[in-house]
Amino acid sequence: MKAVHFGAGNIGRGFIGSLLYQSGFETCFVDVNSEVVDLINEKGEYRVVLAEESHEELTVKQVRAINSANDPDAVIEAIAEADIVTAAVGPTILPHIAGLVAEGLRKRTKPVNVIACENMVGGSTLLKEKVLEKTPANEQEEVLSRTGFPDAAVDRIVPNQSNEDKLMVVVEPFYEWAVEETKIVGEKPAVDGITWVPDLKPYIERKLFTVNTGHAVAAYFGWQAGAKTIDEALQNESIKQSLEATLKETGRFLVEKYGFDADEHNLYIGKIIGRFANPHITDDITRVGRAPIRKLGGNDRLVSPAAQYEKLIGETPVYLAKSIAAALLYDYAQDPEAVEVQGEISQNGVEAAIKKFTQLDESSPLFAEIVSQYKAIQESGI
Ligand SMILES: NC(=O)C1=CN([C@@H]2O[C@H](COP(=O)(O)OP(=O)(O)OC[C@H]3O[C@@H](n4cnc5c(N)ncnc54)[C@H](O)[C@@H]3O)[C@@H](O)[C@H]2O)C=CC1
Ligand SMILES: O=P(O)(O)OC[C@H]1O[C@](O)(CO)[C@@H](O)[C@@H]1O
Repeated sequence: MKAVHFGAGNIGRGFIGSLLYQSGFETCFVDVNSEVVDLINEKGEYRVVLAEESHEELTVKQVRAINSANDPDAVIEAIAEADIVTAAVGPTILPHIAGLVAEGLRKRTKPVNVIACENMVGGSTLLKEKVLEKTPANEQEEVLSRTGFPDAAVDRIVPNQSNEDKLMVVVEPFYEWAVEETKIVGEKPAVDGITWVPDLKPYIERKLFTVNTGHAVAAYFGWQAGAKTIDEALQNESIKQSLEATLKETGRFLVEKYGFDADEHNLYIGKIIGRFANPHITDDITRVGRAPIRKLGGNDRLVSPAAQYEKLIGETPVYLAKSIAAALLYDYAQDPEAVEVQGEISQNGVEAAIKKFTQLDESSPLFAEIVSQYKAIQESGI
C-alpha cells in the first residue's frame, strides 16, 4: 500500500508517518524543506521516540521524500499511484498544495481519500474547495466521484525538536486521529489507529476547544508571566487556575451543544492538563502560541468557543475573553503574525485590532469584555 503525505514536519513524521508505517504503508513525504527531504532519502528511515520514562522507540521505514518545489511532476505521479493522501502542513499552507493534489487526482482512475490533519474545523473540506478551484470545470464531477475528502481531528503533542539526529521525533505517547467515515469514497483506508466517526463536528470541536484552547491559554498567559515553556507556565498557580476556568467555560458550552456527559468531560479536561504538564516534553511557548492571527480567527480555538458560549449559554465568558486579550498582547518579535497584531494595535488601537482579527460584533458584550480584560492585563498583568 502506498501513501503520499504532505509535510514531513513534527506531526507528519511523528504521528501520521508513524501510524502509516505501522499499518504497512510505504510513505512518500512531500515537503519544501530540502534538508529534511534529502535526509529522508539518504536514510530511508527515521526514529520516533515516546516522551515517557521508558523512551520506547520505533524506527519508521519504507519512507522516501520529494521536494515539491523542485520536482512537482514526481509528486503528481506519486498521488496518481497512492492508496491514501494525507497532509499536515498548517491551515494556511493547504491552498498552496491544492494545485499539485488536483493534478495528481486528475491522473487517477481508482478511488482515493485525501485527509488534511490540521488543527482546524473542516481542513479536508477546505482542501477540497481549493482542489476544485484548480480543476477544470468539466472534470470536477469525475474527480469528486472517485475522491473522498473526509475531515479529521488529530491530537498528539509533538514539540519542536532539537535532537542531534535531525529526523528523529520525540512525541507524547497519547494520540487520537478521528476521521469522518461518511465522507469516505471507495474502501476505508486500512490505517490502524484511526477512529472512524459518523460526524466529525463534535470530535473536532471538543478537541480544538479543549486541547488547543487550553494550550493557547497556557502559552499566552505564560508569555505574560515570562515563562519559556508550557510546563513552566503551568507551575504558576494563577495560570493553572485561569486555564481550568477557561476550560470550564468551553466545557459548559460543549456539554450543552453536544450532550456530552459533564463528568466525563471534566475527566477529559483533567487528562489534557496532565498531558500539557508532561515532564518529558519541553514545549516552547512560542511554538504553542505561534500564528496568533490564525488563532484569533472567528472559527478557531479562542473566538469560536467564546462566541458560541455567549450565544448558547446567554452569558459572557470572562476567561475566554481574558484569553483572547492575552493573545492580543502576545508580542513575540520573531512571530510575523504577532508583529502584525502589535502593529495594528499601536496604529489603530485594540478595538480596531479585535474587529479586524476576530470579526466579532463591536456591539456584543463579549467584545466589550475583551477590551476590558486587555486593559486589566496591561495594568496589572495576568
Ligand atoms: N505538532 C503538533 O503537536 C501538532 C500539529 N498539528 C497540526 O499539524 C500541522 C503541522 O504542524 P507541525 O507538524 O507541528 O508543523 P511543522 O512546521 O513541524 O511541519 C510542517 C511541515 O510542512 C512543510 N511545508 C510547508 N509548506 C509546504 C508545502 N507547500 N508543501 C509541502 N510541505 C510544506 C514544512 O516544511 C514542514 O516540514 C498544523 O496544522 C498543526 O496545527 C496537529 C496536532 C498536533
Ligand atoms: O499547531 P497550532 O495550531 O499552531 O497550535 C499548536 C497546537 O497544536 C498542537 O501542536 C497539537 O494539538 C498543540 O500542541 C497546540 O495546541
